[in-house]
Amino acid sequence: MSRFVDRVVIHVAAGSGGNGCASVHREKYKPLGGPDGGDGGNGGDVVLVVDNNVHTLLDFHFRPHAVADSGKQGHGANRDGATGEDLELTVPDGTVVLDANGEIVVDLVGHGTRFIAARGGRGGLGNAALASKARRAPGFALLGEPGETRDLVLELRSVADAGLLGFPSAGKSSLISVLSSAKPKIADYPFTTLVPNLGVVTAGDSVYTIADVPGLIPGASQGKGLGLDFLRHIERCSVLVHVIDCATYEAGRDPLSDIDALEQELARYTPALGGTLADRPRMVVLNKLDVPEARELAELVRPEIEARGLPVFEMSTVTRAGLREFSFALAKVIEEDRASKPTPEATRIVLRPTAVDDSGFTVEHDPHDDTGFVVRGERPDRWVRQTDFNNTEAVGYLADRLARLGVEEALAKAGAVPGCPVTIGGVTFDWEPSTPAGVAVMMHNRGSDPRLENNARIGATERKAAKVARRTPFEEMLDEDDE
Ligand SMILES: Nc1nc2c(ncn2[C@@H]2O[C@H](COP(=O)(O)OP(=O)(O)OP(=O)(O)O)[C@@H](O)[C@H]2O)c(=O)[nH]1
Ligand SMILES: [Mg+2]
Repeated sequence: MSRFVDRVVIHVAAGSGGNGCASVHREKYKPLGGPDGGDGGNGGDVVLVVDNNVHTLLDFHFRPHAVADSGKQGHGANRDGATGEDLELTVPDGTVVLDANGEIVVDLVGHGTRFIAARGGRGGLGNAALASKARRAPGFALLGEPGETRDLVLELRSVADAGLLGFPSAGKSSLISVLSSAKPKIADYPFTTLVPNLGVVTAGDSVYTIADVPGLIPGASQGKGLGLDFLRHIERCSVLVHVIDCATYEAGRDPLSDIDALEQELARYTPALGGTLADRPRMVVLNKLDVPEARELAELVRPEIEARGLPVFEMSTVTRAGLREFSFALAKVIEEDRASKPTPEATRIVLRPTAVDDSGFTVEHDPHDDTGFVVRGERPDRWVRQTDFNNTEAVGYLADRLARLGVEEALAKAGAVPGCPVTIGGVTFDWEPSTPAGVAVMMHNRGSDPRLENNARIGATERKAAKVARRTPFEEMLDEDDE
């Protein structure tokens, strides 16, 4: 038996960004060629893509770990590192993505719909990109950021217009097999169908899909039989069809009590996609009417079912009597439902919602340390991740960035004193303010090379003239790039 897997837990890890490169251009007779370290490449994303040719989540069951390529590091001579390739994972239409807490992250419907499950880390800037007028020869580069990692649950909720419900052996699979070209397993023992079957039905100009789910028995909501798990496959159905076995010899079963029992189980099911199953239009198929006793029973109960407002269809999947009438009636209800809903977009491109505003930060007292402070914010966190703490220049650059954002000022206002521990992005520093609080932050000449500025005995005007004369394309570039 082919295995059908409709719920898996996957672990996705996007690629990390490559580190930027710190390098100085070398050329004969040009000892100070300027910084030429390239940027690191961005890490690849892990992307889920809906593919109509994929029908189960089985692959993920065997390979639950998905890791995208990392970006390569930058090199000298302004060569940027290669970008890590995105990893595309194909999923069936109707895959619902949930986070580790069971909250729905996104519902993937429509061939080609894409969802970035984990975003690749950004590559670090090389020292060429970090150069500015005030910092002409940075002796450091930024680190690439780690890629996102997430645990996600994928659940398949089949996309079908109509769902067939009924007791085991009522003839649901038989019905789908005569309505469509689907060839499900049919047998006279209960729970023949263990996994939902989908079929495509053509009735006149109308084309719709129909899902046959495992048999439902009283107590399914408490886990009896196959339980209610598979009902997720009818959550999207706009019509629910009760398939009733009128030829059963089982004690205590008759069409009316069967309908009641099925309705009771449906009422106990809470669709994860929201809404309820109660408001879906219902139809009743009285099946196996080729059996004479079944026909008599059907005649008997038909008025009562109709009195409940349910349309009744008499059927025999063996002789195919009643088949055409039912398939056209079902088409009519489905078409009406489609007309009442906004036309679904064929392909929706779903992207992960990004943070609305990443510019802010907060300063709080450290709950674990009376004298300490914690700074939280998207940008400060990122800057810390990008910093190579073995490089004092890189640490100085971080301090400048934080000061410019106003972190120093905010710390001073919050009562931080020099030397107190400050935690940002999981790293704790001894706070050494580089500026007195409240004073506008000036750019520091970090990363400047003393030889570039050895101009002590030259006056300002001479210096300017000399500079214009010496102007190289490299410096022009820096001027444009100035922060
Ligand atoms: N006489 C008669 N037998 C039928 C008819 N439809 C189905 N059957 C028989 O009923 C039995 C069960 O049919 P299935 O289609 O497997 O029933 P099911 O509802 O899918 O059953 P589960 O998958 O176990 O829930 C089979 O032996 C079929 O041949 C019918 O119209 N007339
Ligand atoms: Mg079946």
